[in-house]
Amino acid sequence: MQGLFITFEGPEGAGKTTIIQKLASDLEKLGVKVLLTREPGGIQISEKIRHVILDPNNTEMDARTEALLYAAARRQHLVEKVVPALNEGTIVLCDRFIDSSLAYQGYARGLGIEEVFSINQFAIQTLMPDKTLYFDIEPELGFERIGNNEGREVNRLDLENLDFHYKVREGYHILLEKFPERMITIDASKQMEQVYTQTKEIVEKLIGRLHL
Ligand SMILES: Nc1ncnc2c1ncn2[C@@H]1O[C@H](COP(=O)(O)OP(=O)(O)OP(=O)(O)O)[C@@H](O)[C@H]1O
Ligand SMILES: Cc1cn([C@H]2C[C@H](O)[C@@H](COP(=O)(O)O)O2)c(=O)[nH]c1=O
Repeated sequence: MQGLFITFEGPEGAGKTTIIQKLASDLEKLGVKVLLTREPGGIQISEKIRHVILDPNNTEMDARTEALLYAAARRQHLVEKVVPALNEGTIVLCDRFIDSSLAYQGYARGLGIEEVFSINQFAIQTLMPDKTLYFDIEPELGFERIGNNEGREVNRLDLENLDFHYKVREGYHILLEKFPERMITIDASKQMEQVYTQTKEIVEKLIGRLHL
């Protein structure tokens, strides 16, 4: 049986990573076969590309180079990790995917959502997520949360100004209108427990449908 490909998106500090780590662990306890992974990264080659893209010292990186590197990391991660897991019937929970490229590089960087979608089509062929949970948050609140998390490394994208991060959020809102069937919004400004409960309910329903 084919698994389910669920992606988690949102601006910086929305809480995606925290929530999906707990979700993966709780689903595993219920006996669900789960793969928790992330973009850019998830496998050795893509983690190396991540390091290049997110290194705060790489201040000269061209926007198209950035978009192509994300797409390259995505391609390798899909082929090496995501597709084999889906073919084994695994529930794949992925921290960011193509919508990050559309919101960050396509909209906020100004390369164009359609243009960035088109280079990503080369990378992903036809493999889009079954569902995408979008964690919506005001950038200021996201950064306030990040500021409280001392262990988190500061990456090159974090260093963009607040206007850029507002554009990222606006970009996601455009994507919600473009992909209403696939994308669901979660109000990530709420308390962690509430955000978690809502996320878990949605994911359990999706898994339930798969096993009908
Ligand atoms: N609902 C919440 N309320 C308050 N704090 C939260 C909430 N969710 C997560 N946090 C805290 O906010 C910080 C950022 O969370 P997390 O790293 O999960 O966000 P993220 O969406 O993965 O961010 P990024 O994409 O920028 O890495 C963490 O310190 C986490 O404990
Ligand atoms: C996949 C992807 C990511 N980004 C940006 C978004 C974040 O600023 C970083 C990833 O860091 P995180 O702590 O793991 O969230 O990269 C992007 O701009 N485009 C993409 O396709």
